[in-house]
Amino acid sequence: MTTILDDILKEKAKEVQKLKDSGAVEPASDTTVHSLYDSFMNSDLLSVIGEVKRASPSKGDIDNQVNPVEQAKAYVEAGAKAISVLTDTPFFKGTMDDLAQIRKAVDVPILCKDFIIDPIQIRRAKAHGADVILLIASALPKNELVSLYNEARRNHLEVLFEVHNEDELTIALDMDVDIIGINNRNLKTFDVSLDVTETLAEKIRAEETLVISESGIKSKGDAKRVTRAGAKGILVGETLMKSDNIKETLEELVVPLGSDQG
Ligand SMILES: O=C(O)c1ccccc1NCC(=O)[C@H](O)[C@H](O)COP(=O)(O)O
Repeated sequence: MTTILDDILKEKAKEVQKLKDSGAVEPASDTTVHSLYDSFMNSDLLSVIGEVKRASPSKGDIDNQVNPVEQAKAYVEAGAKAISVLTDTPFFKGTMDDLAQIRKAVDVPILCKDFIIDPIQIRRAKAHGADVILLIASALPKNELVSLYNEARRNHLEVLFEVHNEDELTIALDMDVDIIGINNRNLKTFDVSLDVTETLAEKIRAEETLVISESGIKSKGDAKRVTRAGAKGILVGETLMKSDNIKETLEELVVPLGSDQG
């Protein structure tokens, strides 16, 4: 049975071919780096990555009318330490232009949230102002993940290496990646459970590896739960996109690390 991830990857292969045929990606001239790793590892509070997410395969339209720049600025003003921009168009209704516009408006690390399968997408992300790219362990064989990881690092980009189960975590640990995203959402079934962070985070050496819990985080209780499990950061999309008061919602999520208070 094909899954939505298979469908997304099939579309990505077409997109990559078009990009190569167009010869459109220029080398990035700006070498400024905003380090997500340094920022999050040096904080005593849980760091939030606020995600600009118009739509998703699991939820359909979330906010089609959003102004991505205003949304990102509101996140940063409310205390987000980084921004994630969904740049995939067919399934998430995002664009690379969203990323470029947001880059001009905020001074925090920006994650290009896309389905990377080819080095040309890495160079495009860099050229549009990204500091971090996503690599999804379940999307590619290990040798391709290693090669894309090295390509990103050569382009002075950090990598959020996303895992959802123990086999994928083993790959991340073998590769000695700096930033592991534990996705609470199963990309095949769309089931979401914070148990995933609790199960996997304890197997990661948190002193040197930054752990980010992704998806399904809605409340202060959720934030405290993944913090106790070892996450130093959270990636939050839908909850912030649907919030009527971004400041209040985001402030609730910024709980102290290493304590049960907050
Ligand atoms: O969100 C989806 O439906 C989805 C489906 C297939 C692949 C990826 C998907 N989401 C990407 C993400 O990782 C989330 O946008 C991100 O973790 C934030 O999740 P949430 O806070 O639950 O919106």
